[in-house]
Amino acid sequence: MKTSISVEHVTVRYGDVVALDDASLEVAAGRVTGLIGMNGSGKSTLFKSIMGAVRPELGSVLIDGMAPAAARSSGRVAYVPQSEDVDWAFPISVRDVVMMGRYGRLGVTRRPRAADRAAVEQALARVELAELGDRQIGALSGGQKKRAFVARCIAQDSELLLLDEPFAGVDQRSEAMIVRLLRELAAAGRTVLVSTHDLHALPDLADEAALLLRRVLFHGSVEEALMPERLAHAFGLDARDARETGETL
Ligand SMILES: Nc1ncnc2c1ncn2[C@@H]1O[C@H](COP(=O)(O)OP(=O)(O)OP(=O)(O)O)[C@@H](O)[C@H]1O
Repeated sequence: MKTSISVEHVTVRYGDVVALDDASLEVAAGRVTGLIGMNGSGKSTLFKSIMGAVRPELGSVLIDGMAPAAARSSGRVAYVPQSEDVDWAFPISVRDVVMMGRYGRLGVTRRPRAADRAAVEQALARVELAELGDRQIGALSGGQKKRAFVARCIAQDSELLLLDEPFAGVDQRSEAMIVRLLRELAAAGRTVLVSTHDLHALPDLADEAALLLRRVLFHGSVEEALMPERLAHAFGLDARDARETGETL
């Protein structure tokens, strides 16, 4: 199987806090991989390492053999941020957010061409937001906001998609739509890495799962990842609590 992201023995520290400690993960193309871990387990830091936004103190990250910054500037990496990391008051329309996915392709004039506009309209249609394209991004529901960012990824047409907690504050219909789109993108050969607390969504969403607690404790089938003993270890619970966590999350 083709490996798309290779995280090798990565350690990231913020001052005294060790966010990742010798984390290693191989993420395959053509599959959806779920990244599971409790608050503060290092999921966002792992994404930032893959995007080249934080530099590991030790270890390395390669994307199709390229350094993260180079992969990102070549447009290979699309990212759906956590909602907290977005300035929803920014005066930008939904359509223009999706057009941002095309920026890497626009020439020096930065002027969208017909093909860029068509890609944006197609992406909006795929997430069923065609009618809301003119709306300010902050004037959407939680689920619609996420769908707008997924549309930005679709418009970007990148090999690699990273989604940080795409289901937080999202209605069921939007969640089901995002799951379906991610599976379609993986089936078309894209690499999809999704962090989520939503263990219930995992069997439908992901082909495989990795459990993170500063390092990758387990990476394999979703079924095995959801075994109570494994969840207990990752979430710092005893196995019975972990079973309940799996049932209630
Ligand atoms: N900029 C920062 N400065 C200092 N510490 C940080 C910084 N960013 C993250 N941390 C710390 O690093 C650890 C890992 O954080 P990270 O955001 O990667 O976890 P996470 O798994 O994404 O958490 P959550 O599920 O709550 O989003 C946490 O202890 C966090 O407090």
